[in-house]
Amino acid sequence: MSVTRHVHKFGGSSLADADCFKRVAAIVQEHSQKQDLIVVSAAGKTTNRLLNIIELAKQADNAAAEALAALIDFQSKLVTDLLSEAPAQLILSELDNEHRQIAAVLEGELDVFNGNEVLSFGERWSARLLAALLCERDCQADWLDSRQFFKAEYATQPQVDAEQSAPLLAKCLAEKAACRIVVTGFICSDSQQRTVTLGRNGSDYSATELAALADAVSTTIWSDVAGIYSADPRLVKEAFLLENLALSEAYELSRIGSSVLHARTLEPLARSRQKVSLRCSYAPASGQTVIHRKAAKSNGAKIVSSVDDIVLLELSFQQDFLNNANALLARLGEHQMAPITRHKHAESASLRMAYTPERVAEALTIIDQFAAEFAVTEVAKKQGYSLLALVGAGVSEQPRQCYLFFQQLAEQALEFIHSSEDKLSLCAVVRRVTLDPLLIALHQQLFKQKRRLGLVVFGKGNIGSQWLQLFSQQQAKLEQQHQLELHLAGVFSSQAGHIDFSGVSVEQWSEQGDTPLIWPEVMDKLKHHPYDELAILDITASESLSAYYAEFARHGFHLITANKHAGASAQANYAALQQAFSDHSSLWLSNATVGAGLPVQKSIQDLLDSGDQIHSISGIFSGTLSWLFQQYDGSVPFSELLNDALNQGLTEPDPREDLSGNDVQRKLLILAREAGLTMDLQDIQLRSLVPDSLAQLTVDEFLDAMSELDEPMLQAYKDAQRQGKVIRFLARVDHQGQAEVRLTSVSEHHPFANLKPCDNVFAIESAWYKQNPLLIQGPGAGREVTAGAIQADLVTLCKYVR
Ligand SMILES: NC(=O)C1=CN([C@@H]2O[C@H](COP(=O)(O)OP(=O)(O)OC[C@H]3O[C@@H](n4cnc5c(N)ncnc54)[C@H](O)[C@@H]3O)[C@@H](O)[C@H]2O)C=CC1
Ligand SMILES: N[C@@H](CC=O)C(=O)O
Repeated sequence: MSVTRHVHKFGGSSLADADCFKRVAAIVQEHSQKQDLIVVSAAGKTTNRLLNIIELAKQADNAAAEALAALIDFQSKLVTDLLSEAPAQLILSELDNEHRQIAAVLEGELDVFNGNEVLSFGERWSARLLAALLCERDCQADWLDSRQFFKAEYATQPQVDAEQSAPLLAKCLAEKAACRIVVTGFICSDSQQRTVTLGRNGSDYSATELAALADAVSTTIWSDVAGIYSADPRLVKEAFLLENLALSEAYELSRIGSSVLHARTLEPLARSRQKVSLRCSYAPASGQTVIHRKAAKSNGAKIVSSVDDIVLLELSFQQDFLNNANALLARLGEHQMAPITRHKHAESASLRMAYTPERVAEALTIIDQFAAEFAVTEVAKKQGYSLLALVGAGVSEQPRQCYLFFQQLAEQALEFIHSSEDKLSLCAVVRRVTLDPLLIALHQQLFKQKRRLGLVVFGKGNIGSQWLQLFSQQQAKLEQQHQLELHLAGVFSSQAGHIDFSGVSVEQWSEQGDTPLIWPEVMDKLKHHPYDELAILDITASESLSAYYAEFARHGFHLITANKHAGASAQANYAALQQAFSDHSSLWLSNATVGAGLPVQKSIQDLLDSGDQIHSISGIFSGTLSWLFQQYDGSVPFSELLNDALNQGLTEPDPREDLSGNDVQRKLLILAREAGLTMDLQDIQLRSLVPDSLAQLTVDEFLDAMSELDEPMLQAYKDAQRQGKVIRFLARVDHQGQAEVRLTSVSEHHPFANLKPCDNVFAIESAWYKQNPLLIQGPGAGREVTAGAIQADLVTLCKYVR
């Protein structure tokens, strides 16, 4: 059986002292599961101290031995502060041996490999101590030296050889007990079993690489910050935490020199299923940023970033400027030395490239190597520049954001502005300035504006018109609560409607602007909407409209639907739609499809999320049929009651959808899928109340002929009455997918027998609600409650969009 693992990584600052270790142990206990992998760095400044010791060892005096003794004291104190007598003694005696071992290495000939061997103790001490501390807290744990499986050859930035490392890791994990395993970060071994460190920013990289090798579903990097902010919160106090960021955007942020995350850390994500979360170990409740692999929405800037110190390399070319400049840029890219941003000046045949000071020397070496091939005649290095950037998918296509960016830079000594080819960033290089005021002003300009959500409504019948009224009453409150602008951007009936992006209110909306509904034209307009986000509200019963959902998802639109067709469509289509909305970070909300406003889907989801197991779901799922059978006592013809239900807006547009059980069958399928079952409509047995003679008629013909229902209904009623029972239209599905929908007689005392007319009742039997099922009961159809359910979905969407 495969194991679902998560990786958690704690850096040195999270393990700086005994209190930090205790905090980390508590996080591991609360936030990880058995068999998760916990990657650790060396505690506090241990790596720097070991590097210093290695340097001191090159001198003849006693300084290295003294520094080493002090470090061993620090580690011993951690052990005695954290562990009880017996386990502490065990580790202290190991530390004693290691002290002698390191001293012996330092006295010998020091090369890069035995230097690395010395460095590796930092991570090994942390891993061993944290595993022991977890065991003391009754959280079974073991530790693992990553040199046993991480294979990499020595280089400035060693790359883990995944092909060699994966089977070694599998073997190591198979040999361990099923418990949390604390793994050393940062260290590997080469083909000769010598120690190699993963170099600059290697610790976070070792965590995501480990997750890729172990096929873990997530990596959480715990550090001293809660995640990625809209700007550096030390410089911009209004900066806010981004809860989600697409991998492409995170990668762009690291590429342009942000220190919050390194490109290397993200590299394993492209070849694994993990998502990465950044969280604060000092304040786990302060939020997090999740970096996911879904397509980024082209909403423009999410982050204002800056690099204080930038060096410009200015290259002149002898001939064929554009081709040579492009070829050289491509070559630099192949060597992972592409500039942060650049500017080609065709008239002067010069190429200007921006680098951080640490990378300039390496870039120059490569440029030197290819100078002759690409006819580079001159290379000038110019210091004293800064970089300001906006990062976010589609930023260079957002006129307002571009305008604000240019406006802020108007007063600066601007060298050049460049938009990355993939439109993920807009970078400006300016003569070096104090960046803080610029950043603050730009951040304020960009993000003070409220986000704008456009709403396009399909279906203004019974429920749609009620919702429009409700929306009009609630709009101001909703905007105020969620700090958003809501715009009614389109209203359509089955034949006609129009789109208007100018901000017309519900009251001002007029059918005068309506034109026939032509889908390609509507879709084309919607694709070019001016809002931050767009939501479609499907308040129809149209199957053909539901066929456009995949396209809505593809364009990143959100969807709120009362229409049940897609939720009850073929399993493959349903799963593909779920995936499409998830891939485009869009919400598909369908609270109104079952039980109108009753919180049925939410309750099922909450039970499952909390660890319950659902055994069955049953009840009365049709407001129309509930109303009909609660009222029906044989005194009034059944068809007369049906007519009343129709006039009250309880029934489906075609009441046979209710009577046939089709509508209930769809609702049962939607709930079964919510509960995790994979099934289709035809898996649900259905006994229709509509005789064949009425099934083929048009709606109007049916309404004229529905008295045909009267006799069989009276018969069913009397049969039940003779046994002291009543008739109810019930639905039921169990955890094995056995499902049926039909008219049944139940005892007069059964909970389903005594409802208020129109009430739905949902009985959920589960591992926790076994003897006494969880009952959700209340009006399950009708204009107000259904419009309210759609509004509740809009509130959920507003929270998300905000
Ligand atoms: N009536 C109720 O209590 C509840 C209804 N629902 C669902 O709400 C939906 C709407 O129900 P009602 O408002 O009662 O129906 P309705 O028939 O009164 O209204 C639906 C409207 O949608 C329009 N329409 C059809 N195809 C369209 C298209 N392609 N584009 C634009 N408009 C289109 C129709 O012309 C009609 O005006 C249905 O799917 C129903 O199952 C859900 C829960 C409760
Ligand atoms: N006709 C349906 C309306 C809601 O889906 C019902 O009565 O339940």
